[in-house]
Amino acid sequence: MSNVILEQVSRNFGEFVAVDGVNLRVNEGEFVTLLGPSGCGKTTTLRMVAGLDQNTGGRISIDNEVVSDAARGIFVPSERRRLGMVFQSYAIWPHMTVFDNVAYPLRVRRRPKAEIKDQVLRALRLVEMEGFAERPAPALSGGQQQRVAIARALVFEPKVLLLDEPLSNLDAKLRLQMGDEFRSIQKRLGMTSLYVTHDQSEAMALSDRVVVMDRGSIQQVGSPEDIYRYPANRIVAAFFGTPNLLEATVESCTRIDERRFRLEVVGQGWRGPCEAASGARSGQTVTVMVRPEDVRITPACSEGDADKLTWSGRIAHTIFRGPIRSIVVQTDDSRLNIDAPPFGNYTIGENVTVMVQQRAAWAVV
Ligand SMILES: Nc1ncnc2c1ncn2[C@@H]1O[C@H](COP(=O)(O)OP(=O)(O)OP(=O)(O)O)[C@@H](O)[C@H]1O
Repeated sequence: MSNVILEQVSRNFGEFVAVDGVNLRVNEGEFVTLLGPSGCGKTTTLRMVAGLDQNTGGRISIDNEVVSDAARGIFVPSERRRLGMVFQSYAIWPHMTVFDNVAYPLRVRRRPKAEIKDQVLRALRLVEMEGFAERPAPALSGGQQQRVAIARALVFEPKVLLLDEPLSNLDAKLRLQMGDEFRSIQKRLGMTSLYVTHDQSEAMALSDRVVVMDRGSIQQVGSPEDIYRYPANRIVAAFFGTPNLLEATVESCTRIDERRFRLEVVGQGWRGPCEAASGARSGQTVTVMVRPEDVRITPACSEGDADKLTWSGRIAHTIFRGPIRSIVVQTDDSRLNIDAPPFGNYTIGENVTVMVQQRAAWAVV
């Protein structure tokens, strides 16, 4: 097991900067996910770690050994980086059995026959596919094929596992199940893993840390909980779920602890307290993020209190979604998305008061 370190890593395609000065350290045994919209540079970053593409700037190390350094002209080819890879496009080979698919990386490395058999069966056991060794690969479900691809990546005990949207070909239910299984294999083996996805819920469910990228740059690195709760900027805030993002002006600011400040803010027709990672001066404009699941609806003119942001508005429409009901409340200057219990009594046109606790309202500058 080992670490992966990226220092000022860039990739230019002509004038276009696909990856721009990325600094990242993936610790031994850690599961880190690169997350971001299409074209933000996730795959290019992973391909540079894999040695399938070469960085035009900066340095990449695996297990504390430099594998690529643009300035010094160092480039260790992919096959010598001892990496396991599960890429969406790296499907398993249809003309081979499951056993032969998994054995392939060991045969290429000319390992003895007995060792190959042992290692393949061990890898298949890890993904709970040992009963399928002699099956032709096409006679497997999508999820089983995915497990074979993971077994093939694990079979030569790679230092690091790289995965690019490995679950994207599966249906939603299988994706969830395979993701959970993969995470438990990864934890059991303590493999250092770098994972690429554009699916925020997959990233949150699997990762120790998430790296949010946008237009070639890292926007934030943190635990899934931290990134969801305390986004560093508007881009990160907007990327997770469908938050309410509201413009407001700061009236006052006090420090709560070493991580958080309390801001009193005022918007058009609403006011109250929220929290922020940095201090702000009076009169400054901020964006306040409020997640739909943190908003409460009460009958109109309910007493606001000093620890809540409060709006008055009217129910514009509601959509039943099973576990929740989405409600849109029209206020003076905006429309608030609210996740409410599914079987409450909500009447279109009804005047309501909407409230959010101070700690659930997060301002980004
Ligand atoms: N070989 C190439 N030549 C020119 N531009 C490229 C090349 N490969 C990637 N790019 C560009 O670099 C940017 C980043 O691409 P990349 O594949 O890393 O994005 P991504 O975040 O993985 O997106 P997706 O989720 O759609 O796969 C894109 O704008 C892409 O068009």
